[in-house]
Amino acid sequence: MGEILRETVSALEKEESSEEAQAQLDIWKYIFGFVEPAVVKCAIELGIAEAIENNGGPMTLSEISSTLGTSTSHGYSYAQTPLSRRLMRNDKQSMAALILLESSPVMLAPWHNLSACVSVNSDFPFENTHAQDLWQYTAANPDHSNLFNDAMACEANLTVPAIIEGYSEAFDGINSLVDVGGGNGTAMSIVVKACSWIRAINFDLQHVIDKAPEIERVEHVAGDMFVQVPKADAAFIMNVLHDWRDEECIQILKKCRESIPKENGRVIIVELVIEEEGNHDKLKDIRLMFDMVMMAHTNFGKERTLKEWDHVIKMAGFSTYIVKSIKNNVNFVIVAFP
Ligand SMILES: C[S@@+](CC[C@H](N)C(=O)[O-])C[C@H]1O[C@@H](n2cnc3c(N)ncnc32)[C@H](O)[C@@H]1O
Repeated sequence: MGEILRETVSALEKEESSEEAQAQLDIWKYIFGFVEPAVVKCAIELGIAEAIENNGGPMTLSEISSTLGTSTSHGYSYAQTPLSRRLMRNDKQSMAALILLESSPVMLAPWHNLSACVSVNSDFPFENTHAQDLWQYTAANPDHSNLFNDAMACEANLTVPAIIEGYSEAFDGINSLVDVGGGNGTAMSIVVKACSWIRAINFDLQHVIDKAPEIERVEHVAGDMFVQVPKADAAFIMNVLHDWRDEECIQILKKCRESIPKENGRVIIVELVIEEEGNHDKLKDIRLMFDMVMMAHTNFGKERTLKEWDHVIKMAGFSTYIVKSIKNNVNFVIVAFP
């Protein structure tokens, strides 16, 4: 009896001490959690992945440093990998601008005010930090606006080809398509290349349209989606609704519905869907992080569960909708019909 008791106590002690050790390890990760993104940002700024790509094969550290004009020397060789390729600024799979945006002082500063937004007198971390909301700030700061639009273009480059590959039916029977809050027009440039019969409108705020590059078969139109959306056979709206609260989403979706034909019209919504219990994939944690990002960077934005999407879509007057996941992508496609 005495033996069993002693063994149970020591097993408990072991469990407690391993929990203690794990806790300490976790805290160290919180303390230095910023180091990895900071080092990756540094690698992008130095252009390490571009140097290896231009070399056409693996490089030793001293070769890299002499190419980049930095000082260091070791014997290892470094080759391009799927990860490092995503750190090049001009690759189709590039995620560099997303890293540069999220690690920029402008986007990091509001995180220091995160607790304010959940306190009793809830406050907005971004607006509190910069005295303007994100859209006012980008309108007034062209450099940050360019960084923001480049980052959004990265996401469009990852997501839109995956939609075309996995769910091209979304674009069936459409001759004209308006991208609402389309940024610099990257999404529509991909759509018109893949679907040569489609004529596209890229619709966004004046300061964004002013800087958008010319794209064949894409017309840039400036305006306010809360007032009016240009007419087309279908509307496309990607990563825009998550910036707004339900009432605003309903208002935007109503404007989209008014811009498309009642018969055969559709709104193609590309957004995250937060999985409810028991329906998790490997991107679940990333989607939850996006929800936190919305908290830090927008006043009322949030990621939504399917139940929450159902509410805003129905309140905006749509009769039915279809939801499709996109392979290896954080986003989903929700096609809503009037
Ligand atoms: C998160 S970005 C998404 C950009 C693009 N759809 C993408 O996914 O790459 C949101 C976009 O909404 C635009 N936007 C914000 N308020 C708007 C308004 N009132 N009318 C039109 N566009 C607006 C912003 O300028 C920005 O380009």
